[in-house]
Amino acid sequence: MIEFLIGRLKSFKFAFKGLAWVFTHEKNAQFHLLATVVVLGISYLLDLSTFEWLCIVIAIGIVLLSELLNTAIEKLADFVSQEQHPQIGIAKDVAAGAVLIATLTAVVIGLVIFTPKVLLLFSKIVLVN
Ligand SMILES: Nc1ncnc2c1ncn2[C@@H]1O[C@H](COP(=O)(O)OP(=O)(O)OP(=O)(O)O)[C@@H](O)[C@H]1O
Repeated sequence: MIEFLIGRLKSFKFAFKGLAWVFTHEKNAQFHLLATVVVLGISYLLDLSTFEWLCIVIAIGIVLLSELLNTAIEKLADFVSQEQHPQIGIAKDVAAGAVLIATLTAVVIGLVIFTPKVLLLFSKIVLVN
């Protein structure tokens, strides 16, 4: 049992090491992390419902997940072949496509949740003035 727990702790350590590496080395991941902080801040200010919070957390999760998997595939591809190869190109393009799909999904979720709230906020500001 103790050995199992130590094994799990080590896995967490490696996972955090991977996260720390990606967010200190990869510009795209840093951008997505910044976007995550901004979206969480806006969500807090706009006082979202539980369901809206869940949608935002899932949207953020799929973007960060796809970014991490994309980076892992890029690193493996670069290790397998430094040469130009059509199959490496396809693997990298497909991985980048996954990030694009995740990002577009998150943008749609963000627009659906934030647009009515922002419009309401503006209309209140206009009415007050
Ligand atoms: N070894 C290769 N063989 C064939 N095509 C490649 C190869 N490496 C990269 N490419 C092509 O160039 C594109 C960009 O690859 P690259 O590894 O520079 O990704 P990137 O998105 O610019 O990564 P980064 O996260 O470092 O900015 C790939 O999507 C692929 O189309």
